[in-house]
Amino acid sequence: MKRRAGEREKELKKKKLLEELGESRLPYMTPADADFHQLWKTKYSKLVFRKSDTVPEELHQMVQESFLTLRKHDCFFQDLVRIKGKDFFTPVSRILIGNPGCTYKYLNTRLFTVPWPTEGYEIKYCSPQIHDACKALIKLNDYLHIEAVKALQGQNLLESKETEDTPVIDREQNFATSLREKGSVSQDQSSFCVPEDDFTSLNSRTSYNVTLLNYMDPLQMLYLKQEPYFGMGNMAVSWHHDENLVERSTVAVYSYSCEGSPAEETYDQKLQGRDPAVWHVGLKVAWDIETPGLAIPLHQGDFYLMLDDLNMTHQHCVLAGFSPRFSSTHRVADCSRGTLEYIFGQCELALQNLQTDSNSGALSLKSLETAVVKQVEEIHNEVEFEWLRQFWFQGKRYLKCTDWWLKPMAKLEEYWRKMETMSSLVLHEVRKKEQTEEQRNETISCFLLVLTERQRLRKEWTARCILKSWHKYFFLENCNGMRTLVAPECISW
Ligand SMILES: O=C(O)CCC(=O)C(=O)O
Ligand SMILES: [Fe+2]
Repeated sequence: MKRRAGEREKELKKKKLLEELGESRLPYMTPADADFHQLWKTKYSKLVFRKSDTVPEELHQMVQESFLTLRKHDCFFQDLVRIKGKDFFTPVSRILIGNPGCTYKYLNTRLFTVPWPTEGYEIKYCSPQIHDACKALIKLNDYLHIEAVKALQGQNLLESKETEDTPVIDREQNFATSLREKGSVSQDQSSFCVPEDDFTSLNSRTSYNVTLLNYMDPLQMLYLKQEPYFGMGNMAVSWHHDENLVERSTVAVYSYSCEGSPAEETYDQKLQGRDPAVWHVGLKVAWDIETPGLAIPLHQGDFYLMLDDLNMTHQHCVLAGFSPRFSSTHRVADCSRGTLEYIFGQCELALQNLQTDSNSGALSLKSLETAVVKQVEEIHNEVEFEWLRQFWFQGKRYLKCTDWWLKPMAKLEEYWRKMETMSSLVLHEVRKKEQTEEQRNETISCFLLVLTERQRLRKEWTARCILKSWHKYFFLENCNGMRTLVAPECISW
């Protein structure tokens, strides 16, 4: 409730600002402005940008090929996300690639990783090309991890102090060795020094466990939202903070726009504002209308890093250019409640309250204590709404790349079925007269609370499913997985 009130307040503030702005717009800067670098240095210093020529050519080739492969295999999908109780399709199409069993939740949508090749895991890919694509992205991930470490060091953004008793040279070697052991650093990237006790902090904030890939072809979009505060033009992704990340972790973004000839040459630099043909990342300080915004052009193969708390203090958006564009956004997802290992653990915990009579085979509950019932029913909701419905709502999209999730999902469904039995057993048990009136009332009221929430969420998911099938009715999918609006009469039955 508190969160809802906070969100409402923010919404009102936003509405008021837009009303006050009317036709006018807040100022923002691009590299064409004299004070652009000064503004960047003073107000956006934790945004680090690297031009494509700093990245090894073979890595560019590998990664760009992997984008094209994934597009060719129709692996990108628009998500039906839920913002402030309403459902929207994202203009960009996405795919999540990362550690096996890891998920990333954004805007009430849990995405499941297409696993990248990982030692100790047997992963069957639908084709060797998809395997190669995932392999290229883990290579990019390793590269960006090292670049983030270097950038954090360069800005002295490490938390702890140096330890005095370890000679610098030892510490340097330890760090480089531990990175190399992880197979994530090439020789030319390893010549930097970090005190050993900073290693954990550094590593936990730069060890990306997922990359969320984005793709959009602006020509296929009938309508793109206009950037509302600064007049920066077409937006592919609206202003936001990235969510579900480990606190103060870095986000690294590799950008690949399929430009023909350099687009900026046709742009009249005397014109105000950013070049609409070129993709940009837009930045602004959150809840600040004094500091001008920033629009940074992104050309083929450039990358940028959002270091430390930049993602909390600032918001970013993606401004569309004219050509199709991919990006790979590497993140340290907070998966404390988002891994397969976690949810299996939860289910096993819940099922500890179920016992089978060795003679009759009859099922019963071990305990009817309110706290136990509550915990089991909450896990029941968690596995149903955070995992099973999330997964199946996205249809069979994951099968485009791998069948990796099918087995664990079947297992989760089996657990869920047992929990359905457990819910009916609670009702069965409270009908018996073995408990005192007071005990019974306590169990029932707590049970009812979780059950009411289950009912509400089931209704919400049913509505989402209807909306999704409606979308299928009005929109047709083209070969790139992008959907195009068609009049209902164009659909042949
Ligand atoms: O594509 C980009 O440059 C950034 C995309 C982004 O902000 C996101 O996916 O959260
Ligand atoms: Fe973002």
